[in-house]
Amino acid sequence: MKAILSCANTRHFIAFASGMMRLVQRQRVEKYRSHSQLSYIILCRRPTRGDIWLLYETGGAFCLLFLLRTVAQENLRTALQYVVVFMTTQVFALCFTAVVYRASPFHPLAKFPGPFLNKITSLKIALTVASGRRYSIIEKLHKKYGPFLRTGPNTISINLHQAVGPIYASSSAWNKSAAYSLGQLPGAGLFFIRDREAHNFRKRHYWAGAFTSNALSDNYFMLNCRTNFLLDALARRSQGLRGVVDVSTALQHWSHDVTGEFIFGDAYSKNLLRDGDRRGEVAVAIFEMEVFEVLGEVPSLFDVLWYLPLTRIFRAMDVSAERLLALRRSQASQKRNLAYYLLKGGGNSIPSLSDVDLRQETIVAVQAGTNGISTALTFALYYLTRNPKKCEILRDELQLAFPDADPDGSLDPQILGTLPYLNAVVEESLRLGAPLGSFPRVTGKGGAMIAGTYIPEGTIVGVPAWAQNVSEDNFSPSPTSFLPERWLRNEDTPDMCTRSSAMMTFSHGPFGCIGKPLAYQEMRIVISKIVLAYSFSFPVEFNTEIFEDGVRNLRATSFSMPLLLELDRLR
Ligand code: HEM
Repeated sequence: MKAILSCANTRHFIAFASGMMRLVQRQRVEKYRSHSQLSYIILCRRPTRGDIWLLYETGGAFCLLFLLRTVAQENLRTALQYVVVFMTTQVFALCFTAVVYRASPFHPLAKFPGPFLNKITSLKIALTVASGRRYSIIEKLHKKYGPFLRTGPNTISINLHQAVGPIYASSSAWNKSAAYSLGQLPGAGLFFIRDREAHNFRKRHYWAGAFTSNALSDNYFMLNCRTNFLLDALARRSQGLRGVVDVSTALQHWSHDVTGEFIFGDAYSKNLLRDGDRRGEVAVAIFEMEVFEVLGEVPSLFDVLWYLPLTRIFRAMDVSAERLLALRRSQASQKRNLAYYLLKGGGNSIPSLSDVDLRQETIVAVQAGTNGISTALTFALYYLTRNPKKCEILRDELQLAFPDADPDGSLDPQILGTLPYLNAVVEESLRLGAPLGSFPRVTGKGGAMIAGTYIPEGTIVGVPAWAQNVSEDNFSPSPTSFLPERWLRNEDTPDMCTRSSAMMTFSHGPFGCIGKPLAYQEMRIVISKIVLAYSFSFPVEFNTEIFEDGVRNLRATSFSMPLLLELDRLR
């Protein structure tokens, strides 16, 4: 301290202090990965709303204790009793005031209808998310309350296609809400950058290269090989089980393998399809997304709960990302996978990503690139099995386009992109195969007008993805039925309404899914290869109602009852 105080030159002192801060920060980041939860709390904490509240309450309690002991001359036991009574009353009074205000006509969102509990506490929507049925609960609530629904004290869900443009798709799309803050994790991946400008910079300079048509062509060979592994795995896994295969699990393994190689190239040497998921990687990835999704509804609670062992799961993926990135770096490979673009950065004037950001980016890619696609593919096969005639139309189209195709050979992606029925099946599977919630954004300064309704500044707003995907206004007739024909514009379908701009599966605009072109490529090749190679049906004991009831979505989708299919090899 003396040394610092005696430092005459203030500029030197500032330089010294900021150098020390950087050093401490670097050490924090390194320590965070190798230490237990407790040392992580001590070493890495960044003050958050939750921390400040705890500090305020503890400080208040000590001040009161001090005053009671010194000014009022109370003995320790009585003083402590007073402190406990006072603090408890104060917390209850705060909660009570908040509840009364939130439910009162003076609240800025008072005019929006919704269930009482949703209006007074975010915990209600967090519980709805935790149930895994948010997608259908919110859809039903909209049917009851109308297009504007208050889902939380400061949150509105808008089930109108007119809201999609202003909130997500326009050049002035709104910033992401605090639901995207990742607890106390250092670094930031694309998905978690809430500010539109910062997000755009990261997307353009580090990610975009990996999703150009050239880059996707470079990856097509890998995609083809990994999909052939899927066909082999389906054949292998069906042996000894009367031809019955757990297709949803096989697709999860396939998506992890494909995405792993898409990100890390040869450094990703795993093969979950062949070896099984011995380390439970699929479950870890799903659980991480689930924790994030539930706690994201109550960000201030996330700040406090972050210190529980529950969130240790976030560090498990970080360690794996670090290992694979180190391996990818040591290979000095020029193969243009995602890690190549992330490591290369945007050019001379653009700084490289820090190690911690790099790890976050690859974790984002694993999370984003695996569950959505395996879910949509599971639904595609489910609906094709439920609708054998439609499956036959598709098979005929594919056999005509590839008369001599060996299922293990490569199917030309250009041709796949032009097949009308295949692409209609893909669109319909993406529409019904994404039981997603909404993607929360925040209204900017001055608020906003949506469909003639004023939304106050700072309100958290979202368009419910599933409700839009199955809305009669957007997709009719029979919005919940699997009708690929609705995507084919011809004289047989004059009465069909198909509003593709309202489909929310990939969201829209600057924060929308960057992996969309890859996802379409994956959907086309996997569906085509399986339909060409196998005929499939449900085993006798399979119950479609139980399957549909068991679909849970907490951003990641899981199936309480896996999709079981009986497969017969055709070619
Ligand atoms: C059928 C499959 C897929 C679906 C349904 C899907 C859906 C979505 C949605 C809805 C978002 C926006 C989420 C939000 O704003 O909260 C998103 C973002 C994202 N997706 Fe996908 N996705 C799929 C496949 C992929 C694939 C294969 C990748 C490849 C790595 C990918 C990478 C990403 C990334 C990086 C983001 C964050 C984009 C950003 O913040 O700018 N996705 N995805």
